[in-house]
Parts: sequence; C-alpha cells; structure tokens
Amino acid sequence: MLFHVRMDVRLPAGMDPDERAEVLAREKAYSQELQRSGTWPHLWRIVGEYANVSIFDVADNDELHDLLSGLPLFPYMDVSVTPLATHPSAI
Ligand SMILES: O=C(O)C[C@H]1C=CC(=O)O1
Repeated sequence: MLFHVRMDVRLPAGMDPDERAEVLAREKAYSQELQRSGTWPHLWRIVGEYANVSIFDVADNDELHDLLSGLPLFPYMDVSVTPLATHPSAI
C-alpha cells in the first residue's frame, strides 16, 4: 500500500545543540535504512520549509504507524498521512 506523508519539523528553538545534532543523525540513519529497503521510495524537501513530502510503500496502516512513530524526530514533527489508491486514468 502506498501512502503520501507530509512531515513538518518543529524542533524547539532552545534545544541543546548536541541533542539536536544527535537526533538529526539518528533520523538520517533511520530514514536512509528505510530508503535502501524500498519502504520509503520518495523523500522530497518542500521548498522554503523545514518539511518534506514522502511516499511510503508498506503492507498496511499498522506498519506505517510503527515506522512513523519510530522516527527519532517523531516527537518534534506534525505528520499528515494520505492513503493512495490507483487512479483510473493512470498509465
Ligand atoms: O528533514 C526532514 O524532512 C525530517 C526527516 C525526514 C527524513 C530525515 O532524515 O529527516
């Protein structure tokens, strides 16, 4: 199943710089592992925003929820999920 996911990152302004660097490094490793496995086939920065649009390819809602809630940045993001179906005009 494919899902369109938008993530808006909202790191606290006063966050400790070492803690910030550490969580960003863990986020990068986590996301790159999912990209390599094909579970996260698209990851795009939204121009001018600290946000991304992504496509996830997972078995079901529960797998997506587990992956998203495991993101190191999950406590610092607003996440919006849109399930995708096949478009009848798609070729
Ligand atoms: O920067 C972001 O958009 C948030 C998040 C998504 C992947 C990643 O490495 O960080």
